[in-house]
Amino acid sequence: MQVSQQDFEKAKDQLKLLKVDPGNEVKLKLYALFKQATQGPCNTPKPGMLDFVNKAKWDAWNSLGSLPQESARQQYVDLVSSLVSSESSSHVKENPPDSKSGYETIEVFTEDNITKIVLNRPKMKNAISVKMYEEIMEALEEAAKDDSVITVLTGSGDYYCSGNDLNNFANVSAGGIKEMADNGAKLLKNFVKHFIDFPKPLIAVVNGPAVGISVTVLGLFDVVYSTDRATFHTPFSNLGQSPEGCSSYVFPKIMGLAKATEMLLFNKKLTAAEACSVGLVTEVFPDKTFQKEVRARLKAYASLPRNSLAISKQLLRSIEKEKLHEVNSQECACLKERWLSDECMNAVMSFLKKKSKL
Ligand SMILES: CCCCCCCCCCC/C=C/C(=O)SCCNC(=O)CCNC(=O)[C@H](O)C(C)(C)COP(=O)(O)OP(=O)(O)OC[C@H]1O[C@@H](n2cnc3c(N)ncnc32)[C@H](O)[C@@H]1OP(=O)(O)O
Repeated sequence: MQVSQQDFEKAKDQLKLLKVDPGNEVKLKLYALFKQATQGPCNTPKPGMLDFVNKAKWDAWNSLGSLPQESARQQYVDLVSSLVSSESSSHVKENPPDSKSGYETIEVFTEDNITKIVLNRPKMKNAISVKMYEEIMEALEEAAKDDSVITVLTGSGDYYCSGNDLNNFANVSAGGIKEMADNGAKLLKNFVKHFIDFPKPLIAVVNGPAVGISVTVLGLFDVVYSTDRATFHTPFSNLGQSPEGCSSYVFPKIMGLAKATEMLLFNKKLTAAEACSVGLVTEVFPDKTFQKEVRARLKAYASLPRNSLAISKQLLRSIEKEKLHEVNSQECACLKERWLSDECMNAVMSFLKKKSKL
């Protein structure tokens, strides 16, 4: 049976209502099918090498060859329909109704004087999208003001966090790559500022592997508990980037210059035991008993007097604050330049290309 124009228009509208980002690969496929359905085979000039987003789109459309418009329409409608049904069946798991404040990418609970912020994009290994950066900042602001005594950050699923969502670099704004780099640097500076200034004890419960910015900001936490299954990886050079999260200052202070260099320049991935021995992690627990043992610790800490803890944290941290803000500014300025470099663009393009099998 032929798909009608009405079905096609309906699929277009349904797509706009999806709450979960279907990922780069699917978005490229949808783009290609839409173009093929509405304009026929790709006949526009191929974009330049550095215009990697438009080039990926062009490649996707071009790969459909001479697929008839009617078949493209049918495939577009089928793909949207499968996305809609998979979202409605996974919706309960991804965003349960008792989630505190209707966040999309995180969940926030307060119980027993503990505010727990859970990174909640398990299918993407909790990669931090722009939306997630914004929601984490909002949740930290709320946690700073609420009645809780301590705040906890953890991940859902098998990963703690896979760092910056590299798709953040795929959506180049109308202002182009330079504007994206400016906006990215502002976002990053503000994100890290929230950790530097957080007024209550902040505890990371590292439930699995951690990558990139989720590792660097650990130096700004007060306590870091980790499962023995976790690893700690900051592959900045592999990505043509440079350290952030104040790690260029805090890591050498914690672990000494040589160990920091192995991590931040040479991409050395640490086991949980190694991260503990260099002082990045406070204590490691067997994966089997991790949640139970950590819960008991957190409950005990959260029963201590709130103001005393906050004041003591201030005393421990205030001497360094100004320096940390300065380091944060410098790191972001440096990254802004890195994001415009061929080294970085090629590395990100290579990751996104591998994802998109089109
Ligand atoms: C407005 C301006 C916007 C700019 C915003 C800038 C914001 C500031 C940036 C701050 C600087 C931060 C730096 C970093 O964090 S560097 C580290 C970046 N992270 C990575 O390089 C990790 C990339 N991912 C991987 O290497 C692997 O996915 C991983 C080892 C983490 C897991 O491998 P595994 O084989 O177990 O699982 P999959 O690869 O199959 O993963 C499942 C799906 O999730 C996708 N995924 C995972 N991590 C990321 C990521 N970081 N970015 C994008 N996508 C990610 C993965 O591709 C799979 O997707 P598909 O199922 O669609 O294939």
